Amino acid sequence: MLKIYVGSQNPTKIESVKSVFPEMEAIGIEVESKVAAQPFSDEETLEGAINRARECASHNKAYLGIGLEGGVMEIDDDLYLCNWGALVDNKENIYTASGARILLPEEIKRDLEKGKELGDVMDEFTKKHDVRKNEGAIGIFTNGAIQREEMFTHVVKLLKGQWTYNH
Ligand SMILES: O=P(O)(O)OP(=O)(O)OP(=O)(O)OC[C@H]1O[C@@H](n2cnc3c(O)ncnc32)[C@H](O)[C@@H]1O
Ligand SMILES: [Mg+2]
Repeated sequence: MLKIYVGSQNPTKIESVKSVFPEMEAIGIEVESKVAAQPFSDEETLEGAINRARECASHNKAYLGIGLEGGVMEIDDDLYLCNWGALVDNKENIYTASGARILLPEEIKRDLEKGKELGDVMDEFTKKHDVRKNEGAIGIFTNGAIQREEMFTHVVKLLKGQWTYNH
């Protein structure tokens, strides 16, 4: 089976790749995003996704590398949740796509501006444990309509589609 490396140990990210690439063996590995733990713009979030995908693709036996990165970005005075994905193939072609975005509540924005990470803020806010590995902020603030894994699944479908189009 061809191996696809995913630059994360977060189950929402690994499961999304498994569901879109059932014909490959998806393996989660720890890599560096080389951006802040909490990216604060589209550019920085995308850069993190590409860095993760590149490192995965350079991994021994990797057929494809995928990086998925969560962040936030500002429009005027509003803060939106944003997510980016990158796929790097064994010829070093890079494909990129982003996920759905939602407006974050004012109190979440205030906490992030103090330098906290969204994952920690969400656990405090919901009094739950590991929201980031489960429904995610997107699941909480859409009342479960779209969960983090489904949002990443959409991003990975966009990546696979672009890659197969060019392949
Ligand atoms: O182990 P990794 O792959 O790093 O997974 P992560 O959950 O930390 O996810 P990211 O680094 O991609 O996201 C950057 C930060 O934003 C947080 N985050 C992003 N989207 C989130 C969501 O939907 N729900 C909760 N936290 C989220 C995340 O916990 C981090 O603090
Ligand atoms: Mg992280």
